[in-house]
Amino acid sequence: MNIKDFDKYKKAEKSISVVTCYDYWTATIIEQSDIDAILVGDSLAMVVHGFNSTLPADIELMALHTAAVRKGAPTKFIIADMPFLSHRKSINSVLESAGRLMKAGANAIKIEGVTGHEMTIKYLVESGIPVMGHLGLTPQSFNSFGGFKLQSKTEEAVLKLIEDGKKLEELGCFSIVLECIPDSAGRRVSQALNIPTIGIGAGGNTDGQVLVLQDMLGFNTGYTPKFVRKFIDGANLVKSALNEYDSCVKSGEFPGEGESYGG
Ligand SMILES: Nc1nc(=O)c2c([nH]1)NC[C@@H]1CN(c3ccc(C(=O)N[C@@H](CCC(=O)O)C(=O)O)cc3)CN21
Ligand SMILES: CC(C)C(=O)C(=O)O
Ligand SMILES: [Mg+2]
Repeated sequence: MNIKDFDKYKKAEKSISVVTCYDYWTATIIEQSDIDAILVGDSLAMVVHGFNSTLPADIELMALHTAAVRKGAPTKFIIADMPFLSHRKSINSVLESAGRLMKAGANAIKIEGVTGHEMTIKYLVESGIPVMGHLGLTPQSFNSFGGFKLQSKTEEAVLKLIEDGKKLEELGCFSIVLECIPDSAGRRVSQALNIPTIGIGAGGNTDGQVLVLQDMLGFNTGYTPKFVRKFIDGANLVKSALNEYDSCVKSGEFPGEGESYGG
């Protein structure tokens, strides 16, 4: 899909499927799938690098992983996360950072929140950089939220969420991620906006869904949020293959004739 398809899908009431991806070999598999778009999320700090929040991700890391994903998925629409604080600096610095992600192969960048960086979003959009918004649970603010908590639980908070969504639409965002909010809040924001919403833990009435790839493939053996569905039991499949390899090595069954050069 390309950026124009986001609007088309919403008008046609066709759901948009997004997964995260951080590396080359995984990207080659997604490239061959029906998935609509890829998010190089700053969740890679947690999922790939083992940190307990997304804050350690910086622009260097995001650009490196974005380049790897682009090489593996040459035709997919790729969105790259602007890491913690990178969009809260001088406009020159923000342009430099966003430019690095675009040059690494992103088609768009994603920025958490809106208050205080309205003009930054507008300037990026005017500079030819498509911007995706991100509201609800914005993990870069987990210290302010007191953890990865469900957001928009009161009517007042839902009204603020709708207002922020409209603001992002006016500033020129082409789509917005809604994370970890009640179903009704996800539905109401999606109905109030013309641009498509992509939900993660935002119920079934957003215009699309995004999941962390390792969560939906069952490779996350730690804590997984309630909104995750494991479409395969990846960790156990890989564990079985590893144990089979181990046993074949130890029994001498591997390598066989066809896996050796003879002579
Ligand atoms: N592997 C992974 N998957 C993700 O979806 C993800 C990350 N990492 N890292 C960045 C953020 C953090 N995310 C999270 C993490 C935890 C919850 C969580 O524990 N949610 C509670 C809600 C508790 C409440 O306030 O009621 C839950 O029970 O699901 C939600 C989103 C989503 N993102
Ligand atoms: C969870 C998604 C929306 C994200 O921002 C990430 O993976 O970093
Ligand atoms: Mg993120």
